[in-house]
Amino acid sequence: MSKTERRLIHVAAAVILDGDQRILLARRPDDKHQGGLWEFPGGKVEAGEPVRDALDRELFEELGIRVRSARPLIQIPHHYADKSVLLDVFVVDRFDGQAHGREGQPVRWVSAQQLSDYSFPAANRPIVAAAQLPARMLITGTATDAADYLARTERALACGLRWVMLRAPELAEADFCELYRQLLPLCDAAGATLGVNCDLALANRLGAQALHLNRHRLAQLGTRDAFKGEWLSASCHDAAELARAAELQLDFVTLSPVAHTDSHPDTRPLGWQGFADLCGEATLPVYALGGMGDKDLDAAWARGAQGVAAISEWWGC
Ligand SMILES: Nc1nc2c([nH]c(=O)n2[C@@H]2O[C@H](COP(=O)(O)OP(=O)(O)OP(=O)(O)O)[C@@H](O)[C@H]2O)c(=O)[nH]1
Ligand SMILES: [Mg+2]
Repeated sequence: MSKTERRLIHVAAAVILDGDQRILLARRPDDKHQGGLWEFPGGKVEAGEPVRDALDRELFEELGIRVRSARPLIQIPHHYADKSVLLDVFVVDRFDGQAHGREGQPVRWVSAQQLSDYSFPAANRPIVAAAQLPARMLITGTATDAADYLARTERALACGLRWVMLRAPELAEADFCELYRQLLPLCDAAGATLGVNCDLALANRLGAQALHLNRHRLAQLGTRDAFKGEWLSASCHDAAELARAAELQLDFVTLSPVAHTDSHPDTRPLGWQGFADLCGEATLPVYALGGMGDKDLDAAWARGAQGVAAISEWWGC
C-alpha cells in the first residue's frame, strides 16, 4: 500500500492561548511516535467520536483543562514513513483549570514568535505558521498620495490589523521604496508585519520581511530560498496554483475570489463551496479573499480558512 493510500489516523490537537496570547506546548515522551519533539497537545479521535469531543477529552486527560471556547484553525494530512495522520487543529482561547502535564510530560507557555525556536514533528510546519499568522490581513488599495497611504494604514492599524501587505502597482519603483520605508516604522510601532507585493529582486533589495507573489511570480519562482525574508506567500485561484505553493513550501496563500468584487467584475467567484473544496485539499494556511470582511470571519473559519484578507474592508475604516 502506498503512503497516500494508507488510512489517515484522525488526531485532534490545539493551539491553546492564555490571556497574554502565549501558546502552550508539550514535549512528547521519548518512547512515543515523534518522541522528544514538542507538540500541540491533543490525541487520537476514537471511532465514532466527534472531533470536538475528542479535543475536549484529550485536553482534559493530558492537561486537566476544560475547554470553554474553540474554533477550527487548520487541517493537515501528513504521511510519515511509518504512519499517516490527519491533524485537525483548533484554537482554544478560553478554558477552565490550570494546564499541567498530567502524564508527566513537560509543558511550556511560549510567545508566537518563540515557536520558531522549538523542534516539532515535520507535519507541524504549517501549524506553526498558522499559529503565528493573524486572522485578518490588509492588502493596501489605492491612495491619492504618500500621506494618504500613511493615514489609511494608520487607521487600519488602529482598527487592530496586524499584517499589512503593501500593494501599489501604480507606483514607480522609487516611490514604492520610499513608501515602504515610511510605512515600516508605523507598522513596527503597532507590532504589525509589513509585507510587499512586488517582484522578488525588489523585495530582497528592500530587505522585506514578507513577500506576496501574484500568480505570474508564483509560476516563475524556482525555489523559496530565492527570497531572503521570512514569510513567502502567494495569490492562488485554483488547485494547480495551490499545489505549486505547497510544493515550494510557501508559508500561506490567499485564495480568490470567494465573492464578487468590483476590482475583478468579470471573474466568476468560487463561492463558499468552491472555496471549501479547494481549501480542504490545501496543506498550508489559506486566506479567503474577494469581497471579504470582518462579517465573513466565522464563515471562513468554518470552511477551513486561516481568516480573511481584504482591501476595501479596512482601507477606509
Ligand atoms: N498531539 C499531537 N500529535 C501530533 C502533533 N504533530 C504530529 O505529527 N502528531 C502525531 O499525531 C499522532 C497523535 O498521537 P498522540 O500520541 O498525541 O495520541 P494520543 O494522545 O491519543 O496518545 P496514545 O496513542 O498514547 O493514546 C502521533 O502520531 C503524533 O506523532 C502535534 O502537534 N500534536
Ligand atoms: Mg497526545
